[in-house]
Amino acid sequence: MEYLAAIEKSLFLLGCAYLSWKIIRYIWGLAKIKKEPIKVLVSGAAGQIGYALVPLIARGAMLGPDQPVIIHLLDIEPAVLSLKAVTMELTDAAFPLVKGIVSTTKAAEACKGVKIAIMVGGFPRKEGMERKDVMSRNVSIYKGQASALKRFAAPGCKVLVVANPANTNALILKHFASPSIPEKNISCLTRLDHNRALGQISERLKVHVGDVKNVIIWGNHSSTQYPDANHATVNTGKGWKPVREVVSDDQWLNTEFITTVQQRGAEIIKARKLSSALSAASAACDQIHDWVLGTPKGTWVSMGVCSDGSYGIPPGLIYSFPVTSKKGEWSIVQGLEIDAFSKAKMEASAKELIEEKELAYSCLN
Ligand SMILES: NC(=O)c1ccc[n+]([C@@H]2O[C@H](COP(=O)([O-])OP(=O)(O)OC[C@H]3O[C@@H](n4cnc5c(N)ncnc54)[C@H](O)[C@@H]3O)[C@@H](O)[C@H]2O)c1
Ligand SMILES: O=C(O)C[C@H](O)C(=O)O
Repeated sequence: MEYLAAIEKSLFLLGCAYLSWKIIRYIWGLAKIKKEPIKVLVSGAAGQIGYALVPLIARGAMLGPDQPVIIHLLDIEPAVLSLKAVTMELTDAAFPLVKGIVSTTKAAEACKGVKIAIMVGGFPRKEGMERKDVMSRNVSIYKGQASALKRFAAPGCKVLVVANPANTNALILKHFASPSIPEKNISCLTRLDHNRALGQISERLKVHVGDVKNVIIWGNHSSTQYPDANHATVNTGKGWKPVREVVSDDQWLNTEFITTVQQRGAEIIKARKLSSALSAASAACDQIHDWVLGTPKGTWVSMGVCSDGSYGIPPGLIYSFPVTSKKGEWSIVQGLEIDAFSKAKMEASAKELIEEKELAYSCLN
């Protein structure tokens, strides 16, 4: 009898456990369904970065695999047919996370209610052109789009400027979108340079790129940027070791590594006759992903953000720093030791940004 009662009790407990598991799964399912779609704007959506970026957002690479999105696509009238084609393809791809598409040539309509704005629209650098050549065309675009974001974006909208000159476009946007969009919510893309630096070190050491971390891109997204491996570490299989120690070639780290990363954009333009798109789109996803969802413990990334004077960089400039992010808020990594070599390179890039700023404002007058 006792034996039968024990079996009965076990079956009852098993039944309870099964039922609880079913209830938990049901509630989890409901919670997943309940995630509200986030409106994400891509300006310059008919261009080549736009074409690579939109499917990444639609697949959840930017905001997570369970985050529905409504994608706002903006481009200009001359690109309207290409914009229509992107819109049709986005529909045809039947992405489960895409809950709506807004496709327009009107900035006000495109910015309406957006929580994330990826500003890719602009005039790209062509072979043989210096970045300053594209300055005047782009800063006036960014002044206009700042006003549209200021008036129509959702409160707390995070803006990532990709279009070049990225730091200075972001600076102009910061000025004209203030105070509705606080400076904390505006960044420019230097994650591409960061990823390029990781890639160079991983190739050199013949390790997977995921086993290298904490490089830094200081300064401008231009050839004066300073890719810094002084604080970077590599997973050797027996723990994380300083990259400088493992590479054991200061000459390479102080010369070829830096120039390769600085010149990578120009090198790609030379090879493709077009600027980078696949890697730029992927980096834009990475930057928003880590900003919104947080950086992994013990890891920082590079982001062009408004300087608060850290490391002696003039406050107010949009300058690339090492940052960590938590709950959607980035902060500059403090207390890193900076040697004289690094300091000189960081200052040179800040000087270029000051010159760009003056040029940009003179173009607007
Ligand atoms: N920060 C980085 O790491 C990085 C990397 C690669 C490229 N870029 C820059 O990104 C930008 C886009 O590059 P791309 O290769 O996609 O160029 P692209 O010419 O293929 O696309 C740009 C798109 O912007 C559109 N556009 C122009 N003015 C606009 C406006 N006022 N509003 C909305 N859209 C507008 C164009 O019609 C075009 O469709 C360029 O400025 C390029 O230099 C930056
Ligand atoms: O330098 C450019 O104009 C291209 C782009 O910014 C890149 O880094 O690939």
